[in-house]
Amino acid sequence: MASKNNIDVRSDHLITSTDPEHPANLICTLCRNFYNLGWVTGTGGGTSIVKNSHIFIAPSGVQKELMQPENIFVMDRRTHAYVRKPTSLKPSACTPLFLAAFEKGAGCCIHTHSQWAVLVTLLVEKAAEQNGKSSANSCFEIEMIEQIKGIPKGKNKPGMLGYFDRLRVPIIENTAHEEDLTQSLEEAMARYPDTYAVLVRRHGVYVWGDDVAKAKTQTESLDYIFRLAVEMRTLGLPWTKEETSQGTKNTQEDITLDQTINGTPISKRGRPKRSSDNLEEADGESPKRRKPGRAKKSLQAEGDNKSNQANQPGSLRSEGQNRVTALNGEKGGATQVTGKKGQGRLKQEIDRDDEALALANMTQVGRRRPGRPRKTL
Ligand SMILES: CSC[C@@H](O)[C@@H](O)C(=O)COP(=O)(O)O
Ligand SMILES: [Zn+2]
Repeated sequence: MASKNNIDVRSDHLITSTDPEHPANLICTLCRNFYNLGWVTGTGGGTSIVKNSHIFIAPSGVQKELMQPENIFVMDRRTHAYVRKPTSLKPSACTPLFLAAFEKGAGCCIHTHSQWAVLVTLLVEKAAEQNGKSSANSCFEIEMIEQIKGIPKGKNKPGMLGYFDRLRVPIIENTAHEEDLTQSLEEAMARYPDTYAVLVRRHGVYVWGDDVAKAKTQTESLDYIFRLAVEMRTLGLPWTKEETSQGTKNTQEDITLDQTINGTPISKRGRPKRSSDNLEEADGESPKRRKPGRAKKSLQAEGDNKSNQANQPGSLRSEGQNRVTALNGEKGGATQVTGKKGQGRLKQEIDRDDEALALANMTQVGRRRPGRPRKTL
C-alpha cells in the first residue's frame, strides 16, 4: 500500500481540493467557527457531510478546530465501507448518529456540546421532576419566538415553521458511549418525524439539514432559541401558553392529556376552563374577540381586587393555595349549577377561581407584583 504518514495516499484525491466548498475543507472551516461559538469545545461535537457517493467524517478525539482536510475519513455512502481512512486516527464516535440522520435524507449533520442545549435539557428534566412526571421521552417546546421561522416544518412539508407554530425538539437520555445513543436517536426521529434535531440530555444536540447551509443555519437558530429559552426561564417567562401553573410539558402525550387537569378542561386562554366560560359567549364578549391574555374587564377588576386581598398576610394565601390544589385535582373542578340560585353560587365560584388563579400565578412567578395580570404569550 502506498503510504505517507500512515495514510493511503491513493485516496488523497478524495480530500484534496482548492474549492472551499469541498466537504473536506468545509468540515475544517465549520469546526473552527463552531469552536469559537463554544459548540465543539475540548474535542467534543463534530460535523459530517454527504456529497454524491461519499460521506466525509471528522476523526475522533482531536481538537476539532485544528483539523486539516488530510485528517478526514471518507466512507462509501451506499456500503458504509471506508474508502479513505487515516490509519493513525479513529473515525468520530458520532458516526453512527450521523449515518442515522443521513438515512433520513440529510446532507449534513452537526453535533454540538453547546451549553445552552445542555441547559435546556436540564430545565425540561427539572420541570418534569417538579410535576412528578418522568422525563423519559421528553421534549423541549416553545412557541411565538421569531427565530422559530428558521426551522423547517418537516421532511416533505414545504416551508418553515411559522411564528405561531410550536417548535418541538425531542430529548433522549445520554449514554456512557456516544455510539450507544444511536437507537434512542432513531426512536426519537420516529416519534417526531418532522424534527430536524434531537437533544441529548446533559450532553448537547444533533441537528441535521438537507444540505450544509441548512444544517448550519438550523443549528444557529436552535442555539439562539435554546439560549433564549434558558434566559426566559431564569426570568420566570413561560415557553408555551400552557406553561402557566403546570410547568413544562414533557411528552406529546402529556400535551393531549393536559388539555384537562384531572378532568377539568383547559380553555384556550391556558387556564382551567370554568363553568363561567359558557356565559362569556352569552354576555356578548366572546373570548375569540378578546385579545389573548387580556382578561374580561369586569372579572379583571375583581381579580385585581382579590389579588390584593390575597397579598394580605395569613389570609387568602393559604386558602388560595388550597384552592389551587383543588383546581389541580383533589376535590376541585367547576360544579355544575343551574337556575338563579345556581348562578349566585356560580358567581361565588368564579370569584374563588379568580383568587386561586391569581395566587397560582403569584406562586409561579414570585417576582411579579400582586394585582398585576400575568403576561401570557
Ligand atoms: C469531550 S469528549 C466528547 C465525546 O465523547 C463525544 O461526545 C463527542 O461529541 C465527540 O466525539 P468524537 O469521537 O471526538 O468525534
Ligand atoms: Zn458529543
